[in-house]
Amino acid sequence: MGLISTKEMFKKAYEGGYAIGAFNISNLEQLQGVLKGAKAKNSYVMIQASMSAVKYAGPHTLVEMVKAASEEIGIDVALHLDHGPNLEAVKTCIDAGFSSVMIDGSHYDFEENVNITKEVVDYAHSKGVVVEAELGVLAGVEDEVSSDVHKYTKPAEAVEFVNRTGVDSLAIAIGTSHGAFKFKGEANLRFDILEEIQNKLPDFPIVLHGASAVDQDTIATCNEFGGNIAGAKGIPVDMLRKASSMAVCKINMDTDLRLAMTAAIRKFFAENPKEFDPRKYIGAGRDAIQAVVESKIDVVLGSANSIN
Ligand SMILES: O=C(CO)COP(=O)(O)O
Ligand SMILES: O=C[C@H](O)COP(=O)(O)O
Ligand SMILES: [Zn+2]
Ligand SMILES: [Zn+2]
Repeated sequence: MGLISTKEMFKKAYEGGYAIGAFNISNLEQLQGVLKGAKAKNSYVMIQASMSAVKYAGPHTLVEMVKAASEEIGIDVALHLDHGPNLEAVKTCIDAGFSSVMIDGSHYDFEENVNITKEVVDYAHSKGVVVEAELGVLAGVEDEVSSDVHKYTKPAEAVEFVNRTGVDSLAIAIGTSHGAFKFKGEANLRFDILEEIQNKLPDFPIVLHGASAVDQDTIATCNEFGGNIAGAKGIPVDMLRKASSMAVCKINMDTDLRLAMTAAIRKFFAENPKEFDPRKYIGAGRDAIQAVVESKIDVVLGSANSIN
C-alpha cells in the first residue's frame, strides 16, 4: 500500500462512467476520515492539499502521514497538490513525494498559462508525476485571486491547451465555484460546454473544482449549536452525478468536509460540556468526514468497488 498515480484510476473512471473524489485535507483526522470512507466502499480516492494546507502541515509530514495511513488503513491513494501557484511550489511537493500536482495558471492569459503549465509538465513527467492544469476561471475567491463572474472554458482553447502542454487532466469552468456560497439564485451548470469538450477531446479526463453540495441539514446543525452561516448553497447532487457519468473523472470537494467536521464538533461540545479530550471531539469530526465520503462515493461519484 502507498501513494499511486492517477493514470489508471482516471482511465477506469472514464470508461466506467464514474468519477474519483478528490478531498482536501490538512490534518490527521481529516485524512483518516477520507481513507476510512474510501476503504469501506472499496473505492479509489485522492487526497489533496492546497499550498496553504501544505504549509500548515509541512510537506514531508504530509507525505509520510498519507503513506503511513494508506498502509495502516489498507488502501492505495494518490496524493495531489491542489492549485499549485508556480513551479517552485510544485517542485517542493514533488520532491517531498507527492504523486500528482496541479498547476493553476488559469488567472493568467492563455499563452502564459500554456507556458507555465508546460514548464511544470516537463519537470513533473521527468519525475513520473502526473499534472492537472486549469483553463477558464471559476467565480468566487481562490486564495488571493478572485473573480466576480465565471469565465467559462472555451472548448477549442481546451483542445489547443491540452495538445500544447501535454497535461494529464484539465480543470474547466462550467459554473461551479469554490466555498459555501455558490449560487444566489438557481443553480446552473453549462453541460453544453462539458459535452463539447468531451467530444473534442475523447478519453481525456476532465476535473470539476468547487463541487461541494453544501448539505442544508449540516448547515442547520452548525447554526443550531452556535454557528452563524447564512445563505450557503452548493451544487445540486444530480448535476454532480451527471458530470461524473460524462468526461469528468475527478471531483474536488473541500467545503462539504469542513462543514461536516465543524457541525459534528459543535454538536459534540454542546452535548458534552464536561469533555476536554481532543480525541473525543476531533474523533467526532473524523467520523462525520468518513460518513460524508461514503455518501459521496455512492450518491455523487459512483466509484464504489472501483478497486478490484
Ligand atoms: O475545488 C475545490 C478544491 O480545489 C473545493 O471545492 P468546494 O469549495 O466546493 O469544496
Ligand atoms: O480550492 C481551494 C481549496 O478549497 C483549499 O482551500 P485553502 O487554500 O483554504 O486550503
Ligand atoms: Zn483556479
Ligand atoms: Zn479548486
